[in-house]
Amino acid sequence: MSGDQTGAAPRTHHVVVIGVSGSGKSTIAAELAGRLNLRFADADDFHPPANVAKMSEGIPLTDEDRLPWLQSLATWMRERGAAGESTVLACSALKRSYRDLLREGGGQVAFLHLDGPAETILSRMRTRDHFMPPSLLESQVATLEPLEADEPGTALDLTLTREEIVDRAEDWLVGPGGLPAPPDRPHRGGDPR
Ligand SMILES: Nc1ncnc2c1ncn2[C@@H]1O[C@H](COP(=O)(O)OP(=O)(O)OP(=O)(O)O)[C@@H](O)[C@H]1O
Ligand SMILES: O=C(O)[C@H](O)[C@@H](O)[C@H](O)[C@H](O)CO
Repeated sequence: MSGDQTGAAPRTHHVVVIGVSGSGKSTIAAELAGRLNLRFADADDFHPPANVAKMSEGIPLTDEDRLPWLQSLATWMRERGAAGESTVLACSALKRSYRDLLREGGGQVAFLHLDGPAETILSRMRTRDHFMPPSLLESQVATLEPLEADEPGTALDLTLTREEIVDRAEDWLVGPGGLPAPPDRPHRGGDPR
């Protein structure tokens, strides 16, 4: 294996499960990381207390609020990559510019967007215990910029069961359109989508 241009360890993979609050990122990313035996992190745990306080009060974050948080996530990805570790990160990454910043961490990055109707998300948000109030869903949806054609990744239907979503995520990741296979896990090839 040869090194890449970023200084990160070669062929590390970073799967970033993205979407609005309540779309299922933490749930799906943790299950996927367990299944693929990759290191998991939840971007919620990287927010400075001021950001959490703001969201708890029902105030949407600004680009300025999010910048240091995104930088700390890119650093985490870079450090894991440099240690030869692949990762699964649950992170809203609502805008293209946020995702571009995360990709600066190096390695092979793929975004899995949990996408679906706001009504489903809202009903899930209302029944969980979390600092993020359901009232912020509207601003999350307004801020969201879906994956563009030149971004590495795919959208997944959040209305499916957890198992179905993780199955589809795994199929995409190891299939021909997904990430290059790591040396110890060859592509299955020819998987039905
Ligand atoms: N596929 C699913 N089917 C049914 N319920 C789900 C599914 N995925 C997640 N949930 C539930 O929906 C709620 C929201 O999920 P979760 O907290 O993982 O979302 P999130 O995107 O990480 O939210 P946030 O960004 O606000 O932390 C949780 O109660 C979770 O158990
Ligand atoms: O960019 C943002 O507005 C934030 O990251 C939110 O998306 C929350 O962190 C999360 O979704 C709530 O738990």
